[in-house]
Amino acid sequence: MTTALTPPAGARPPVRHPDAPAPGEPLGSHYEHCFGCGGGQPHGLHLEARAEEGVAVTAEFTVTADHQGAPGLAHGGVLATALDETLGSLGWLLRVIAVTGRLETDFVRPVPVGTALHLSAEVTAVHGRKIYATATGRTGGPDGPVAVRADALFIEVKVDHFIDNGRPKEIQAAMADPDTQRRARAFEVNP
Ligand SMILES: CCCCCCCCCCCCCC(=O)SCCNC(=O)CCNC(=O)[C@H](O)C(C)(C)COP(=O)(O)OP(=O)(O)OC[C@H]1O[C@@H](n2cnc3c(N)ncnc32)[C@H](O)[C@@H]1OP(=O)(O)O
Repeated sequence: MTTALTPPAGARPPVRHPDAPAPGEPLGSHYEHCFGCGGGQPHGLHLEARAEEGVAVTAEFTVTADHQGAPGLAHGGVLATALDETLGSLGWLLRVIAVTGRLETDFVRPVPVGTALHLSAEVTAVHGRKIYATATGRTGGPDGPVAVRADALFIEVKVDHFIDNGRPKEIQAAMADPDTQRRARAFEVNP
């Protein structure tokens, strides 16, 4: 792990927001067209995450033929995306919006097409706007061998990060999303 991913002195343990979804509750998708979790992406990962105890989540996604790098094997970037998406969903338990600043990934075993990847992620520390987190992806079940793992640094941002930088067409459509849960995850995050 690089020094940038080691929580500094003064970092604190994460605090689960009182309104965080209960353990076992599905988190749903934060955006219909998200490549990681959106139902509106035909070739996306359709990753489904749920809250766990503490500031932790679990998630699954099944590697399809659309996700190949080498013949019959998942592309490493797709596996990194699955880790990134799972880690990104931790923000909903803290009730902050955060984006990935750094993602350090270990690819431990090849992952064949057809594999269900069982992911788990947790926040390990928070320091100001910096959120330190770690994730693993296992094959063959939640207790199976580790195929991929990652350490990450997320940076808390305000909703302006998206409004100022995103293409207006998609921003406006997301703000008008009739799915109140999804709108809340994107735009109405409590301090
Ligand atoms: C519209 C829909 C909304 C959807 C909402 C849900 C979104 C969920 C999406 C889920 C999808 C999955 C998730 C995704 O894929 S999120 C998509 C991928 N990520 C991005 O696009 C982020 C692009 N980067 C940025 O916008 C900026 O660089 C950010 C905002 C990250 C920081 O720029 P900002 O100007 O704000 O802050 P700062 O520069 O003062 O830095 C602050 C502190 O952080 C430290 N630092 C910063 N970067 C790094 C780094 N790389 N390594 C190590 N450290 C780093 C820095 O040293 C400083 O530390 P300190 O000096 O205080 O100690």
